[in-house]
Order: sequence, then structure tokens, then C-alpha cells
Amino acid sequence: MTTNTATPEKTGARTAEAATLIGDARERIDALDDRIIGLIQERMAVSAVIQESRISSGGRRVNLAREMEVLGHYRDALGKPGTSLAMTMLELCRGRI
Ligand SMILES: C=C(O[C@@H]1C=C(C(=O)O)C=C[C@H]1O)C(=O)O
Repeated sequence: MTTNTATPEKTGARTAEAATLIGDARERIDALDDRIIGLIQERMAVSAVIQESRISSGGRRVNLAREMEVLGHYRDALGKPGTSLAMTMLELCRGRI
């Protein structure tokens, strides 16, 4: 746990109270981002196992029908930007196509 040293200068807040609140919330965001990055790295590893297994069996790395399901899942949950997020994540997991 880091000590909150947020100042109005660092946060854009106009009062010390708002700066403290923003500093605390930014610490939570940084912790969430660390967890999100960890989950993405875990997803990349699981995806690699699937891709390697398929390639070893004579198949292709990419399965577009499955990717459409993944894209739809993110779009349903997050709207149009969810599709962009899922496309970036798929690129992280299987490279550029
Ligand atoms: C992981 C798979 O392989 C590839 C990677 C995907 C993914 O990371 O979600 C989805 C489809 C495939 O292009 C899979 O087929 O499930």
C-alpha cells in the first residue's frame, strides 16, 4: 500500500480534499490495471495452448468463427468499444492477421 501523496498539482483538483480522493481512487485504478494486465497475460497463455494444439494437429492458428463469438461477447457486454477492445486482445493472443 503506497501512501497517497496526491496534490492539487498532480491531480488537477482545486482543493486538498478532492486531491486526496482522486489520489486514493487512482491507487485503486492502478491496482485494477495490474489485475487486468495479469488476466490478459493469463488469457494469452491459455490461448497459446489452444493454438499450439490445433497447429500440432494439422490445423490453422486462427479460428474466425470462434473469434466472432469472442467479439460478440465483448460487444454485448461493453457496446461498440468492446469490439475494439476484443480485437486488440485477440491480436495480443494470436498476433496480427
Ligand atoms: C484460442 C483459440 O485460438 C485463436 C485465438 C482465440 C482467442 O484468443 O480467443 C480465438 C480464436 C482463434 O483464432 C480458440 O480457437 O479458441
